[in-house]
Amino acid sequence: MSVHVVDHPLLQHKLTYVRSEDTTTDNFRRLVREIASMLAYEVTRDLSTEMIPVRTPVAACRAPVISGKKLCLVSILRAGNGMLDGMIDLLPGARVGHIGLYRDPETLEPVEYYFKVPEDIQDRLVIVVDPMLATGNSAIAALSRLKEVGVSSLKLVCLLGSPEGVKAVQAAHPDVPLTLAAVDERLDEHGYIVPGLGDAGDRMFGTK
Ligand SMILES: O=P(O)(O)OC[C@H]1O[C@H](OP(=O)(O)OP(=O)(O)O)[C@H](O)[C@@H]1O
Ligand SMILES: O=c1cc[nH]c(=O)[nH]1
Ligand SMILES: [Mg+2]
Repeated sequence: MSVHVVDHPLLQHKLTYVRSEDTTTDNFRRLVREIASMLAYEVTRDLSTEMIPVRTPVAACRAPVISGKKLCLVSILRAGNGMLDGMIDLLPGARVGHIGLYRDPETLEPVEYYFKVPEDIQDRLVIVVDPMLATGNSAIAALSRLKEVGVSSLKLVCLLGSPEGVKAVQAAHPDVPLTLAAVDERLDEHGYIVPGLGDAGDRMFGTK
């Protein structure tokens, strides 16, 4: 599995303010959305194109358009939804699926409470989005669930990962490329990413 950390200075600048505990809910949302657009740009870098005929006001020519499988974004609820709008800004025609997972605070195992994806998802390139890759258990469960319903082309996009989470996803899903903005130092004893940004869902929706 390939791991791509997007080290663009603009993105890293925004990520610093996402991390800061002084960042307000509205700025947190805006920054995550902006970073998600940048990650969407990177994760679609290898999409195939085909040449079509176009007539400009000056001349006829052939120019590229996206070809190949259509896209589907899948958000891991709740926090994944904070990245969806930024991804859709760049990919306005993409279909969207949702997988509801929460992490049991004792076992750190994901519990599924919702699953709704487009009927033709098997025919699409599926990009799974979740800001946090901590133990990796949630992402691994989401990717497994999508494979169970027949999806064969998958990518995973996160904001922050831990070394442990990256390793776990690589081991469980070696076929799924991972794009993220940073891999942090470690997990703490509660399974939180250090230094991380805290609880992404709570910061996104102001629930704590
Ligand atoms: O890699 P893991 O150890 O599985 O942790 C990461 C998961 O934890 C967070 O979700 P959470 O369970 O807090 O749900 P929420 O988005 O509803 O807050 C986050 O958005 C990931 O889905
Ligand atoms: O650091 C973490 C780990 C899991 N979920 C979060 O939202 N943050
Ligand atoms: Mg949470």
